[in-house]
Amino acid sequence: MSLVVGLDVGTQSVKLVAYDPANHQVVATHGQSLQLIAGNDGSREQEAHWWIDAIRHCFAKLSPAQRAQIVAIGVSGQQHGFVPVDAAGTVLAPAKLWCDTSTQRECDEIMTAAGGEQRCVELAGNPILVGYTASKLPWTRKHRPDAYRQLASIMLPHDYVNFWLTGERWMESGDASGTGWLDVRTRQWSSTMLAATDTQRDLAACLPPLVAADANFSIAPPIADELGLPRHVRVSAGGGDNMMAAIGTGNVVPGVLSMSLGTSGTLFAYADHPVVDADARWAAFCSSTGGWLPLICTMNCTVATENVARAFGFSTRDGDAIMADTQPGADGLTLLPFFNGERTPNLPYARASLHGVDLNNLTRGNLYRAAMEGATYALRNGYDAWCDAGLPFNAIRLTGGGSHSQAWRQMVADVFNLPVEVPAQVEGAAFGAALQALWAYESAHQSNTDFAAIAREHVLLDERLSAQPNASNVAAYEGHYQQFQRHLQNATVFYASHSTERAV
Ligand SMILES: Nc1ncnc2c1ncn2[C@@H]1O[C@H](COP(=O)(O)OP(=O)(O)O)[C@@H](O)[C@H]1O
Ligand SMILES: O=C(CO)[C@@H](O)[C@H](O)COP(=O)(O)O
Repeated sequence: MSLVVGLDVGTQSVKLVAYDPANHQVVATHGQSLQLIAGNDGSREQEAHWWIDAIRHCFAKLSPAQRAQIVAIGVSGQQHGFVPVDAAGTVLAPAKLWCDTSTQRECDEIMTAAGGEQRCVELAGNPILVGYTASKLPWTRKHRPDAYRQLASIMLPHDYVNFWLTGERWMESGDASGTGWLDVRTRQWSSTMLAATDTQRDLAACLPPLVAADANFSIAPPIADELGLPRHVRVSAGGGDNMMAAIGTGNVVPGVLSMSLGTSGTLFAYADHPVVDADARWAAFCSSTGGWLPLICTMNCTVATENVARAFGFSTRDGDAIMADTQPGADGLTLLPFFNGERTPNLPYARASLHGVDLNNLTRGNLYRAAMEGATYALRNGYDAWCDAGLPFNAIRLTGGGSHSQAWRQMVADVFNLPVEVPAQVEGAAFGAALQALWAYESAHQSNTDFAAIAREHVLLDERLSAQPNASNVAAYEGHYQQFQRHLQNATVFYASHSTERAV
């Protein structure tokens, strides 16, 4: 038996999935939680070595016999993180993450230097939004001058893990498109965007070479020995966690819509051509399978449910029971869940706000429901832009931690008025990474390996977890969603007048 392994370096944990493709069986899943360094300025950082330590722990939980059967590894990672590395391969500072909102000033500076937001979209397909990698570079120049001076390579989280595994530096287009520097139409760096980010040095020299999606590399012998793996293990190109979750949910052909309910909330759909919006209402990313992956990302998804659960001292795993007696609309409560600013809608300086409190509705069940509804409405708000642009879908494939909740699965079906399907492998990003590893491994051993065929064969749905829209809930949510939209419009006006400093 041969095993392929998918690793997902998420925001809250590292997950490992060991998959036996011949028998269509996941033989092991292990996880190790991660800490977060959070600052009042909106900064969100992690130490890169925490990811490596967590990966070591995950491999150690596999039996020696399982480790001996591994033939390929694929790495998925939270997107956009900035890992500054020196010429010797040493990490120079904590990684600023996708959810770090402390760099809006630097986003504005880059866009001004490039000729404005519209010009950025023309050059690269995307504006420079807070959270994307680009603004973290000038922030580092200002706030961590020593790290900036010694900087030799810019890596994304999954690139750094690949570098540790193989000793080689590379990037692939899926995650690279989340830097803000890649022209997603041509899959080449935009020299204008790079120059607008830094006039003092040639950033292109700091970016590892771009490789094709089916590239694969040898594991470094000392790392294979340390982890107890065969020295012939191959490491695939890897990708951003949403790109990998696209694979893990079978989203490798046009027409499928996936949603991930993790720390972030995301919606994405494979396309065989670049899907750029002139008004930048969505992220125009590449996929990690050679195509494109238009994506909507909210920064506050399980951030919202976690925050409320923590305040009331329960676990989100018990959330369904706690909200069991509540109704769609949370008895009039509406939560705008922008706890640390937001990217979609673009409100980097926002904070969360609660509306509609009366003398009776302020219960933990209603508040938890309002958090889940607010997180879901924020995604629906992004989805509406796709519908306006004529990109309709007829089902949603759900993944990420929130998909464990039956209440949330039903809420998604009702708020979007679409059937919800859940893949049997709920760790969509880690499983997708394992399938990419399988693809790369098979490509190296036989010709004409068809990725769509791999997804068709290995991505199975768990019918027991499906949810169908319920007509009366759909109507109730529609009215409440319109209420959410009105509060959102007011928040947009409010934060537009507080655009240069954090509103309190
Ligand atoms: N049964 C559940 N109900 C609601 N939320 C859940 C449940 N199980 C897990 N979660 C949420 O899933 C989140 C983790 O999701 P995950 O996709 O692993 O995140 P990330 O990839 O961002 O680290 C946690 O915030 C947790 O609250
Ligand atoms: O910024 C984005 C996508 O553009 C996020 O989706 C990150 O990729 C983090 O993902 P999770 O840790 O929530 O899975």
